[in-house]
Amino acid sequence: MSGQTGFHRVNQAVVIGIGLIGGSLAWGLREWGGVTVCGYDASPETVSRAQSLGVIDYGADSLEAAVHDADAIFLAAPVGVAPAILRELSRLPLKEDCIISDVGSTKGDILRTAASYPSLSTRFIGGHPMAGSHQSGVEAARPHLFENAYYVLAPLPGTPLDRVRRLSDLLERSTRARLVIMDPDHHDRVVGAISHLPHVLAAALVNQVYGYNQTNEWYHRLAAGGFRDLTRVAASDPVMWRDILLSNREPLLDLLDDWTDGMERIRQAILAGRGEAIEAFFRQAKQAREGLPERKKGMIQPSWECFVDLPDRPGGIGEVATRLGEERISIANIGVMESREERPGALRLVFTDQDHWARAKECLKRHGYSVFDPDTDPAG
Ligand SMILES: NC(=O)c1ccc[n+]([C@@H]2O[C@H](COP(=O)([O-])OP(=O)(O)OC[C@H]3O[C@@H](n4cnc5c(N)ncnc54)[C@H](O)[C@@H]3O)[C@@H](O)[C@H]2O)c1
Ligand SMILES: O=C(O)C(=O)C[C@]1(C(=O)O)C=C[C@@H](O)C=C1
Repeated sequence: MSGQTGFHRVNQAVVIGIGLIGGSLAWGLREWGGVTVCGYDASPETVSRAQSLGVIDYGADSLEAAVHDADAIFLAAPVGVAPAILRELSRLPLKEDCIISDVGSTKGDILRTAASYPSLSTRFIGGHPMAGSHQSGVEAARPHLFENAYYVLAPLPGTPLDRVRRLSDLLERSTRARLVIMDPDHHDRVVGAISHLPHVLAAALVNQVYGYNQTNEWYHRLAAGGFRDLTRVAASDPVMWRDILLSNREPLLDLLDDWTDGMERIRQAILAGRGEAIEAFFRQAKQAREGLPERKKGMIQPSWECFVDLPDRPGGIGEVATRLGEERISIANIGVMESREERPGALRLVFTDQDHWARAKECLKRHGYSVFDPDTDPAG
């Protein structure tokens, strides 16, 4: 996407909660985003440490002082405290164009909370960088933590397009991540399966083995590469994961039911000595694991793009994102084709692969949008 326009430039950002993720984001905003970053944290020692590490430009000792001059505010405290911070923000005077975003691992809850405050509902755009670590705290922060990772943005349906673009531009430059727009509930189901459920399973496995080890220490002594690889994330922060599970309750309950069913199927196969079923179980997993997309730095992705004619009005981008989200189609990038005067308000949508691109075009046409495909329309 293009750079920021002069009038709405983000000069001043605030990061609330300067731990692993907030610290990494703050550092990138300073280093690559050209933004002055103020840090606020519940722990004053963390603010001092962040300043001495060069993660933030300066610290604030109250939320009100921190956000007063901000063009962008990022919530990076645990998911469980984010609603209370939003409530405080809803009562504070903010700059007219100030954007608020977050980095929380769940999106449905926080967007519903933001939507309930009229003063926040058109400024809040949910965010979630899909990179992290089992470590916590500002000492573990790195400016390049999110490089080449996906970074999900989840706007509310009424969010003005200009605000989403401004945030997306800033984050793309500051994190070098790959920005995607996604429906919040879709995000929570997908991330529940690939992040939240695996954290539960890793912790359960470690706890199970810990129980055996209480009476026989050979369990821990013999724990080798497989056990360690599989359970690295069990060393993650318990408070953060408590909050995530409570915030993504419904999808996780469904996922745990599916997990229990899957375990029962493999249990039955072992019980009945059905070798071919056990082999098929591992064969499918091997193929799927080897087929996971690679995450190489600097990898050039093919561009699957199309354009949608759209009046530039509040809510337009949210409607498109919602239509696509309803059909589980993710947008990899979004922008406005300002130079194509014959098509005012055309949205440029980029998808990660051919399947999402083809389904998106079909979905948008079905909902009455005029879709233009540069590969098949020579006028472009
Ligand atoms: N750790 C990961 O891998 C990862 C990845 C992506 C997103 N996230 C999300 O990022 C957020 C932060 O996670 P983290 O790993 O950086 O945690 P962290 O523990 O490293 O940092 C959290 C920081 O928030 C501060 N804090 C707590 N309550 C606060 C409050 N009321 N006001 C201000 N500051 C407060 C803490 O003092 C701490 O410095 C969470 O919402 C998490 O879901 C984490
Ligand atoms: O790498 C890790 O340790 C992580 O747990 C990172 C991880 C993940 O599950 O992949 C954890 C939580 C997030 O919200 C996003 C990323």
